Amino acid sequence: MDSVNVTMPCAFQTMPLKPFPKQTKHLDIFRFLSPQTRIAFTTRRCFRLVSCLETNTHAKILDGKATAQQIRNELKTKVDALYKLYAMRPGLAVVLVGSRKDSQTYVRNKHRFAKEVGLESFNHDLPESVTEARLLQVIDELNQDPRVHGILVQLPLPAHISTEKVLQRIDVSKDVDGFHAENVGRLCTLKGEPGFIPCTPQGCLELLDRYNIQIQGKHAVVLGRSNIVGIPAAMLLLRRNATVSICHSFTENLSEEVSKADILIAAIGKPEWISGHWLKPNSVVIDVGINAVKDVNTSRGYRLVGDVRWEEAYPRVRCITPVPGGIGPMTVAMLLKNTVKAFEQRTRGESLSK
Ligand SMILES: Nc1nc(=O)c2c([nH]1)NC[C@@H]1CN(c3ccc(C(=O)N[C@@H](CCC(=O)O)C(=O)O)cc3)C=[N+]21
Ligand SMILES: [Mg+2]
Repeated sequence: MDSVNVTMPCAFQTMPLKPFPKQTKHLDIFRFLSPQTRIAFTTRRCFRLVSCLETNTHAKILDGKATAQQIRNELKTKVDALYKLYAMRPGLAVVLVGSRKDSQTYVRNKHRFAKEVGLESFNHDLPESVTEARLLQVIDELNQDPRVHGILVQLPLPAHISTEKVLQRIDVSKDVDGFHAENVGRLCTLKGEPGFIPCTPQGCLELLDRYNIQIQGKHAVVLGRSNIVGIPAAMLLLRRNATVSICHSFTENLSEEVSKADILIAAIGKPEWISGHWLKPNSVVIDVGINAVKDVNTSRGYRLVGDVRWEEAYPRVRCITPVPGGIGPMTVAMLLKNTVKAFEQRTRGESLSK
């Protein structure tokens, strides 16, 4: 009977499915069903297959930690090959001003993972009291240093230093954070190649892609409008043909906006601010927030939580990133990836700087 084929959703016909194993027993049973039952069975099976293909796995937790490890393994292979070719390794310089505990932890992680991947890493620790002029001088030296392919100035900077001035001083071709105006401009110019893309939003998109989550045509809601996360995340989603809303502290009816999101990117930095029941059922939640909350039961005295209330969100959503182990490790992986990209562009003479 042809009726089964006629009513198949077209998605099923165009999907590159692996052929079913030949199970004649199974098909025989199928033959004895009424056309209506066969249609119902087939349709249901199609939808299950399609949703399985869309998510790649049945994974509900988008495992940033494991994915970042996989990316680092891929990068290591690439860096080893580049070393054979050029007898040189990509170099990452990290500039840390002051002695914020959290900044020190992040910077230590960056060096550890840079080493794991085979990058050269250069540490520049400056005292809290450093002058803006001295910091700019350090940046100028790193801009000139041929061993350095990527420069990262850990934020936030002390209040007496102009963050804007410092970030704009970094050579565009070494701006692995993607904060330089030219890289921002390239990202926001929808046609044409982007330069360096900020690491956190790039990590969000990379995670969605590695789990085969469709972005095109979906309603994406970005909570937060920072230069580091919110704005570039919205631009990246727009580039991939999502319909994008950006919400912020002045947004009225926030919960209503959140409830429209097929994909939610939460980057407000407020611990467990977003209630589970705001979320659209079966949506995809990317929780960028890494908030320390006091917890006397831990050895550190605090634990990390996201912007979303995990306990409420988890049963409601299709998939969600954990905190920790979600976007944090992906951010560092993207920093390493950008540094390798900077090296490749430099050695091939494709770099954007004059
Ligand atoms: N110029 C600049 N570029 C940045 O990319 C930048 C910055 N400044 N300043 C601070 C923020 C924050 N950030 C994180 C990166 C990794 C984790 C990370 O790996 N977190 C682990 C947990 C780490 C822990 O246990 O403390 C996780 O989420 O699993 C967190 C935060 C990069 N930032
Ligand atoms: Mg400042």
